[in-house]
Amino acid sequence: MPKVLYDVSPDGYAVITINRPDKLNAISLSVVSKLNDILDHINVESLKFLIITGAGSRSFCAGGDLNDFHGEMSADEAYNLLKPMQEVLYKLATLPIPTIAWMNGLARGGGLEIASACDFRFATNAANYGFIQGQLGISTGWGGGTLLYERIHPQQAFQWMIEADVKDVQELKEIGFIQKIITEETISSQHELLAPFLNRSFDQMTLWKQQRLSKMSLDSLAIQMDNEVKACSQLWVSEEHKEALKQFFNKNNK
Ligand SMILES: CC[C@H](C(=O)O)C(=O)SCCNC(=O)CCNC(=O)[C@H](O)C(C)(C)COP(=O)(O)OP(=O)(O)OC[C@H]1O[C@@H](n2cnc3c(N)ncnc32)[C@H](O)[C@@H]1OP(=O)(O)O
Repeated sequence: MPKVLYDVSPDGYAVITINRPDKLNAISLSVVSKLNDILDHINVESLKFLIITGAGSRSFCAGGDLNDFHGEMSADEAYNLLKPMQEVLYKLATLPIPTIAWMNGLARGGGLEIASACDFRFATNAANYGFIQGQLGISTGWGGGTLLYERIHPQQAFQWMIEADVKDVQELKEIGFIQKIITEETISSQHELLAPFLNRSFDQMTLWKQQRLSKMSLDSLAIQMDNEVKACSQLWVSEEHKEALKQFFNKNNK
């Protein structure tokens, strides 16, 4: 089965589905490459908006696949490992049509970075969500921390980075990270949430996204996201990160 699905609805939107439910939709290096390819070739002229979601009902995305994103390496090697997904998130964040993260299940680490790259976040009340990189001895490594500062109040973003805690949808709504709570996982069963997006014209949606992007300094965004990858790369070689990975693999008997 393909690890990333791309479907276009006759209603004028597309859906990217991370399709690794047995691994809680963790982002492997091949998923990074496929996401990049989709975003490089997406025909935005024929779409009103784009949704990104995860397969199954347990997880939106559990972050980077720790089988790919781990191992003894230098900071430069860590940078080269992390950089491609940061480029994917920059492309997603600057796509010229509105984007929705349909958070059908839990999200951890880079999964929240993917959600932060989207303009809107709709999340199921049956899961929880955490920028947990701080617990792993690292910081966000795909530019999602920079993007979080674009989505919620800087004080809240700063606190979440440091606390690195897991939050439920109520708290996420309170801090403005999510815009809607989805009570079922299937996109097709939630017409009322998508109606405002479906009922607008292609030109309106493009215009509003242009207006949104005009409020962001895209050159500065690219530099800040790249600096974030560099910073994470420096932490990648820390003893704390090595220990955190060892605990994950011991727990999962890898
Ligand atoms: C790479 C950097 C990036 C960034 O910040 O830029 C990051 O995303 S760093 C953060 C990476 N993500 C994590 O650390 C989360 C790791 N996963 C977990 O802590 C747990 O899986 C959890 C809490 C999400 C769910 O725990 P639960 O006990 O309910 O499930 P399992 O742990 O048994 O997981 C089921 C199945 O999925 C595999 N899995 C889960 N997460 C990952 C992952 N990130 N990478 C690879 N594989 C993952 C897990 O190994 C199990 O597979 P199985 O074959 O059944 O053992």
